[in-house]
Amino acid sequence: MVMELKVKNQIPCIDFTNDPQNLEEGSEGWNDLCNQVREACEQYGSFQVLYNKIPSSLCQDVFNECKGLFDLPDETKQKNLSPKPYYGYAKSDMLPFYEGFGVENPLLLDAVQDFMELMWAQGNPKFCETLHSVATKLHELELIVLKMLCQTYGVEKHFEAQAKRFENTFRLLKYKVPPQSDSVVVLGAHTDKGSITVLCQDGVEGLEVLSKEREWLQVAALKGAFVVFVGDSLKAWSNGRLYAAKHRVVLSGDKERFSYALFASPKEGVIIEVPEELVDQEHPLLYKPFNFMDFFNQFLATDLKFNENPLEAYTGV
Ligand SMILES: O=C(O)CCC(=O)C(=O)O
Ligand SMILES: [Fe+2]
Repeated sequence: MVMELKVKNQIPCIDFTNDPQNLEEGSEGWNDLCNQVREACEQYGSFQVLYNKIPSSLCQDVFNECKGLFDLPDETKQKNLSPKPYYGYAKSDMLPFYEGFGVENPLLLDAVQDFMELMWAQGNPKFCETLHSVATKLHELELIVLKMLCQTYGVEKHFEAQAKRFENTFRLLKYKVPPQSDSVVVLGAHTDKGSITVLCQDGVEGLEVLSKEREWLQVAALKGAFVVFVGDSLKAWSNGRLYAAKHRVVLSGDKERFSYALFASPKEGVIIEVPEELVDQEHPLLYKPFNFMDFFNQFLATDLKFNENPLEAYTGV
């Protein structure tokens, strides 16, 4: 049975918690969820998912701990560097209300520990454990979504190889309350450039997703829910079946907003190439093979970032 959980003017909300059996591959419930995930990713490029394998208390612990991180002195925060743009600490005059940290490879406890030791001389064992644990669980969710998509397209044989080509980055974000009382766009409209993003919100709303009808849909800050986004590179890999939705953050109240997300992106050197099973008469090849990091760097460094369809402009057939 396909359950219609879509509320008007909202991205779909898919319930993974109904029955534990539904997450058993091959069960009727699993197949039904696969279809819902595919439909959401094709039509909205995003969905909320109710998922109870990440305890709410653990999600909240990250929010509690990260306040102290954002309160550190600027010179300490700036030590969170990465050779890759947008993978480290970000704060700029262009985005005056936004601030973000990046923890690369958060599935490796040592990498999280290195980050903590950069920020605090003695490290921060509790935060380290919490962040690593949440990242590990968000990664499990990311892999479930990827597996479901591979299965519904009949390319499950590519799932393992595809997952191995991802690297994960954890980003912690804070949005300050703008002094103006009206709504302010604190993070501009963009598509995620990587493959899959799984995001956790702290209860303060503001995230909006642009529908295909060009209407901004507000994403409710639901408890126990995570937001999943399809990124440009997964859209390319699917030969355009999946949609990469623009999204932004708009603040209007008097509460600062925190969020964090696990971003899965193709590793350095990975070439995105549409599997031959996804090309046929009905679906002619839309994208030439391309090096993801080259696309990403070019996007950031050139006018490509102002293009409405950067992926198509860069590598469209
Ligand atoms: O903070 C949010 O809810 C959205 C963040 C986001 O879209 C991003 O970092 O790419
Ligand atoms: Fe995003």
